[in-house]
Amino acid sequence: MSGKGAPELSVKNCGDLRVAVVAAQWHEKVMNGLVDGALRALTELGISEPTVLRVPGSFELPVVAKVLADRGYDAVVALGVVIRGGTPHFDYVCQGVTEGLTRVCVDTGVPVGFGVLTCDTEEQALDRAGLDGSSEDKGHEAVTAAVATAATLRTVAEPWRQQPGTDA
Ligand SMILES: Nc1c(NC[C@H](O)[C@H](O)[C@H](O)CO)[nH]c(=O)[nH]c1=O
Ligand SMILES: CC(=O)[C@@H](O)COP(=O)(O)O
Repeated sequence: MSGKGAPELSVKNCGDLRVAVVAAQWHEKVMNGLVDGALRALTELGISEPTVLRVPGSFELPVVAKVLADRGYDAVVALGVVIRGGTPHFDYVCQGVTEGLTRVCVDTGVPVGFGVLTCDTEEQALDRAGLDGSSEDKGHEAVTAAVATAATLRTVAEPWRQQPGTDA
């Protein structure tokens, strides 16, 4: 139990969850770090056969996430890297992918891990890619968040899966 009787957020016993990763192609070095971090998290969580798909760019992430959610996956993880250029295009790509992925998770009830970096420079992106020397591992973080949310939702769908010691 943690704080005022609330159940703990748990990622225990998640190996049977069906998880899919959809990853954009832009900015290969950063993307390789995000995908590796995501796969590392999936292995740590005992999710043995994740589905991993690629799309051209981050703007294409929502449509594949929607289809995966509709196909019955328990969680979807979207990975991308958007780096500002010389025009407002950055803003529209970021807006489109963010609003699109938000619509997917809210409309379908399937958690979508937001592993899309929106950076002003490549250096900022590399620092969040889980590479040697990176400060953060946003791919690993996105998987963990999506799987933990799926695990939480499963307790609602199947109340007998409540954490031991919590009220039903
Ligand atoms: N500039 C970046 C893009 N742009 C491409 C779009 O995501 C999309 O594929 C295109 O507009 C065709 O529909 N994508 C990224 O992932 N990262 C970028 O920095
Ligand atoms: C995020 C983008 O689409 C960006 O990389 C494109 O660069 P530009 O705005 O110079 O066309």
